[in-house]
Amino acid sequence: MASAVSAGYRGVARVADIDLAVEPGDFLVLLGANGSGKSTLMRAVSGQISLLAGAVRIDGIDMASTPEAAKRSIGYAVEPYDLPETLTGAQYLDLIASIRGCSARDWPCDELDEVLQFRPWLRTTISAYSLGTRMKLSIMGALLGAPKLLLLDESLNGLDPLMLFRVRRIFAALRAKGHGVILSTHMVGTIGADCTGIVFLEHGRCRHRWTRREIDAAQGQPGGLEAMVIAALEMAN
Ligand SMILES: Nc1ncnc2c1ncn2[C@@H]1O[C@H](COP(=O)(O)OP(=O)(O)OP(=O)(O)O)[C@@H](O)[C@H]1O
Repeated sequence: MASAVSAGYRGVARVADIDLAVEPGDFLVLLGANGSGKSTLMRAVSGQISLLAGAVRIDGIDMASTPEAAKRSIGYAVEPYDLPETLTGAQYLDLIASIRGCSARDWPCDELDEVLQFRPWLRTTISAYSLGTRMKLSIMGALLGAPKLLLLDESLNGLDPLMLFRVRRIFAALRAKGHGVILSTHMVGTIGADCTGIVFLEHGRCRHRWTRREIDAAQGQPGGLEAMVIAALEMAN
């Protein structure tokens, strides 16, 4: 879906020569330190910034030539502090729904605001939200209209264990129906044992990638997935 992508700001590349493949049902993780280019790559894949090189195709549709059509298949959970501070949660969901052309409650599971214990916050301005509350809203917005590809930019780091479990269960149900998920994170602990690939970014380049087979093999080893990733990070430093 992303081939040899380079992207950045004001003509300066901040990610370069990145390939990403997401098949139906995949859960791809972009792992990297702060400033490694995860958000920039997410913005490039979602068509928010233009590519300096390469191509992005979403569900077979080319982002550069037909961005409107390509974006219809994407649900983008923005970074929590990129949410519009002056809107309430309800207004934000209305805004996303109007862009998507769906209802503000058109989630892939019933009563998502109740499931995520978000209802008390619907009428409150986003500026007053905690990190976890912002993440819930960001995820709820991304899930509107059940898009084929979910892009989650650091969207799980601030959720408490129960909410994290519930969100992961929703993603698993979507993946079982053929939706794809890309999660960016700088926290190895949020990766999740059910991911199907990991791309490790360093200074805007792909430093290493792990396949589904390697991830599955690591689960049976002492320390599991986390030990495998940490060993690679140690080698990189
Ligand atoms: N809007 C912008 N204009 C110019 N440079 C930017 C902009 N956003 C990010 N950058 C630069 O691009 C590089 C990659 O930043 P990016 O936000 O993509 O990294 P990240 O891996 O998402 O970091 P973090 O984990 O801290 O969110 C950094 O050098 C950053 O300073």
